[in-house]
Amino acid sequence: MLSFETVSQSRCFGGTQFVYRHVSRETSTPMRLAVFVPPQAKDRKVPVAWFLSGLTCTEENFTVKAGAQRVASELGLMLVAPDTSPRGKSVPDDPEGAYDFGLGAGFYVDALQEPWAKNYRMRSYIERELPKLIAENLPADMSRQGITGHSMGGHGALTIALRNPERFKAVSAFAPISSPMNCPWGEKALSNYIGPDRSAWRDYDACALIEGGARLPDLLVDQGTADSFLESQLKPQMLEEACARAGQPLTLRRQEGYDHSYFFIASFIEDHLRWHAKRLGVA
Ligand SMILES: N[C@@H](CCC(=O)N[C@@H](CS)C(=O)NCC(=O)O)C(=O)O
Repeated sequence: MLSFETVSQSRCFGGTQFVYRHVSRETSTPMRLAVFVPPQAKDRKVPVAWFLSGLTCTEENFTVKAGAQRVASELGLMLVAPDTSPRGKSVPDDPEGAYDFGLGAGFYVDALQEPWAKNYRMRSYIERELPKLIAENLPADMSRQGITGHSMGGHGALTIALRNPERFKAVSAFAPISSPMNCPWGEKALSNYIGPDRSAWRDYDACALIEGGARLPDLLVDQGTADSFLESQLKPQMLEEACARAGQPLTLRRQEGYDHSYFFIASFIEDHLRWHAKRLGVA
């Protein structure tokens, strides 16, 4: 059995905040992830809330900035925050070192193009490899999982859930990239990782998946109105229109004056965790 190596562990709200490292078969690299194990896990397996982070992030940003542990401890939720890309000297990066592609910008896809295809396998990492490792190594009730994320990670949460509706009982997002096929961040990532055939991009676009018939019981999305990426990259109206056309239930909350930062996430993470807990059968 492959196992996690503990990088650090700290007592937090009666539970424990861990950082783990393990060797990933999918990315062919060591990977780090942060896991908060709530106090309830002493007695029983606990439901799991995944948080997928955005561009430039590691497992650390959410863990140290969102302030999610207090509510997760109260609700008995395990929080899993993976890294956003493979890393290491042998892993190719954006040729110009740009922040929006390559390291810190895996976009939760399985790359098909060289030189990315060997390591950039974040879709299979999150969909297959990591859940298996979590189930084997931690007191997690894998029959009760929810997923959320921010920006690129919001796109990741929505698309992974839409492709795997049986796995997730609760889905939400903070300022997600609504349609990577229709914004500069997404077009750059998908053309490089997947290639020029835009029909192959649809699996990685929440709006296209909904248009193609994918459905979830409901969705919660928060979006700050003072987010500097709102018009150019995130385009929540595209998700709103796709959901309305398809009859996909969506609660989209435009949060007045909030920007794209973790101050926005910290302000609404409690609402999201309570949304998840309710759907994961937490009393
Ligand atoms: N201002 C950033 C743009 C990237 C960005 O805003 N990243 C968001 C996710 S898309 C984030 O969470 N950044 C890390 C943080 O705020 O801790 C940069 O130019 O590096």
